[in-house]
Amino acid sequence: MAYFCSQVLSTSFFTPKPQIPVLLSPGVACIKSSQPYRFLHLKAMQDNKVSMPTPGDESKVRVPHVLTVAGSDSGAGAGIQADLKACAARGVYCSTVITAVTAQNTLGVQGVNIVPEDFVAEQLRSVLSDMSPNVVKTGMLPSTGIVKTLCQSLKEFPVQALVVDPVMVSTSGHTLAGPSILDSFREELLPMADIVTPNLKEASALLGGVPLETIADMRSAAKAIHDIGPRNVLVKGGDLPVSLDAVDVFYDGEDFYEFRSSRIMTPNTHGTGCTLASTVAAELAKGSQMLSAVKVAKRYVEAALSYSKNIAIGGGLQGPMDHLLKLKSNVLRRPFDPCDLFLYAVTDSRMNKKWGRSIVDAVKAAIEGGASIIQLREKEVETSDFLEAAKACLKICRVHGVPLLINDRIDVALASDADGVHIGQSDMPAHVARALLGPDKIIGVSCKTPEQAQQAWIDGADYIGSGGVYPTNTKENNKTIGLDGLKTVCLSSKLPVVAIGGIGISNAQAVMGLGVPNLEGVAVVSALFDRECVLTETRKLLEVLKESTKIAN
Ligand SMILES: Nc1ncnc2c1ncn2[C@@H]1O[C@H](COP(=O)(O)OP(=O)(O)OP(=O)(O)O)[C@@H](O)[C@H]1O
Ligand SMILES: Cc1ncc(CO)c(N)n1
Ligand SMILES: [Mg+2]
Repeated sequence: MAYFCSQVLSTSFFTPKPQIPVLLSPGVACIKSSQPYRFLHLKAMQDNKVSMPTPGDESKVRVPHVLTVAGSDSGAGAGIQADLKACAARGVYCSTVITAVTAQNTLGVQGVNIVPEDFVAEQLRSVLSDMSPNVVKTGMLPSTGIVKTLCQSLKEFPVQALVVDPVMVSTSGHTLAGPSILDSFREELLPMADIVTPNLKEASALLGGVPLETIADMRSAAKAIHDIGPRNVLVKGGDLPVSLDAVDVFYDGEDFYEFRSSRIMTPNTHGTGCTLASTVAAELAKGSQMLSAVKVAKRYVEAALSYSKNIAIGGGLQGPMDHLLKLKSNVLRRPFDPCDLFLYAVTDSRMNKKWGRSIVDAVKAAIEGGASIIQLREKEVETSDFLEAAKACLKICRVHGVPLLINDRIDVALASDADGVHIGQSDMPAHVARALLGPDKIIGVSCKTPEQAQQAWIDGADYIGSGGVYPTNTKENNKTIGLDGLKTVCLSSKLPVVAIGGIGISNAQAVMGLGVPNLEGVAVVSALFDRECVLTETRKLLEVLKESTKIAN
């Protein structure tokens, strides 16, 4: 549902007075300040895009846009590079005005080259005069001249919100912006800011060097910095003693809020501050109110730190975090190979119960016996137990490089990060499953007819399960299509096919002997799991299948 605030009262944004967010109607926030009213226009989001038609062309969609004015970090954990990645991860467009080029790595800062003030001004003009960013976020502003230039540009081209990360000293102790800029920060930039996000050292510097060690100190500092003029202050606690949680203190001129997350024990914290401020900016650009933007940003930093906890980049003390690791975990996953369908083991909770084994033990034994792919088909377990079992099986499958699919339950596949799903004709359509699971997960569809097989292809399935080839007790009221039906489905599709239904040691060769090139293997339930020893049965079936390929060749 789209809501538009048609008007943005822009020129008078930058006032130093407190504000109270008031929700006027869904999606439209009004912030009370010393001027009449200021609108942060909130818009509906679809696929992380704000549907904001450009005037005169209703078919075009403007994406939320953050302009970052910051320094380049050659190590790419902080600065401009962190801002670009954080905005990308949050689905927001990010343009860049570079104020300095730094030579940095995980050991520290080896050099700084400041971009001439008039060239910073030229970059600002290029972006602001044409591209209408919603929000400006600042990072390293290495000279008073650059601070003044920025303030001048913002007066000429006002934006909806200004996020100031008052970068001063790198974690390694290198000065990125010296004390000479403090006056221009206090007098010009901070009074224009919607939020300022100092870490402990920066908060201390802004207040003339007061020591800050505790959360109570952070509160006093937030209040004192608020008096300088920014509408909101977030004092970040990344540098609190490591024994303490990572607590940030937010002050909006009226109330204090503590944002607390457990401290993630990792050396990869370089760039957390830039990332936090960029994410706040990104959320504001999408239309969030300040408090929600800060909340989301804090959660995102925590998640990104946690994903990057163990990555090893560089030999120094403080590594970068990887903002897009979650995306990459799918991209880097071994791609689906049709050969995976060769010996496809499908679990069954009733059979496991009957033989007194857990799902995990059943899966372990099947893998050890040579199963090339596993599907968890658990019709009778509670969702929470299913999820736990899926996670446990996934660990085993990953170690052995065997894909794990979930039958029917897309929610369980998503929650466990399984490799994909297998769905039937009466489940969610495959194209909807694809939209939910993304491009990298495996989707298999049960098909009995060429029409269904064609639809599976159109819907973006990766393989077809076709059967029942023979009568089976595993599935009630399941029509048997026989070897002829299987062959018809195979010949009607480009997709790889796995045969299913009543297949075991005695008939696997007959199935594989059909000799259609896209028939990749057999899927079995009872022949493995309704037996005393899953391991032995899987081994035997593997031998039969190998034998059938020798005969075929
Ligand atoms: N180890 C950690 N675990 C969880 N959160 C952390 C950790 N370290 C920092 N944070 C969080 O990261 C955000 C950035 O805070 P921090 O104090 O590190 O900023 P910073 O010093 O400006 O960072 P940098 O200069 O490296 O970019 C805050 O929300 C803080 O609570
Ligand atoms: C360029 C740049 N900006 C900001 C920081 C603070 O993390 C850094 N280390 N380098
Ligand atoms: Mg910082």
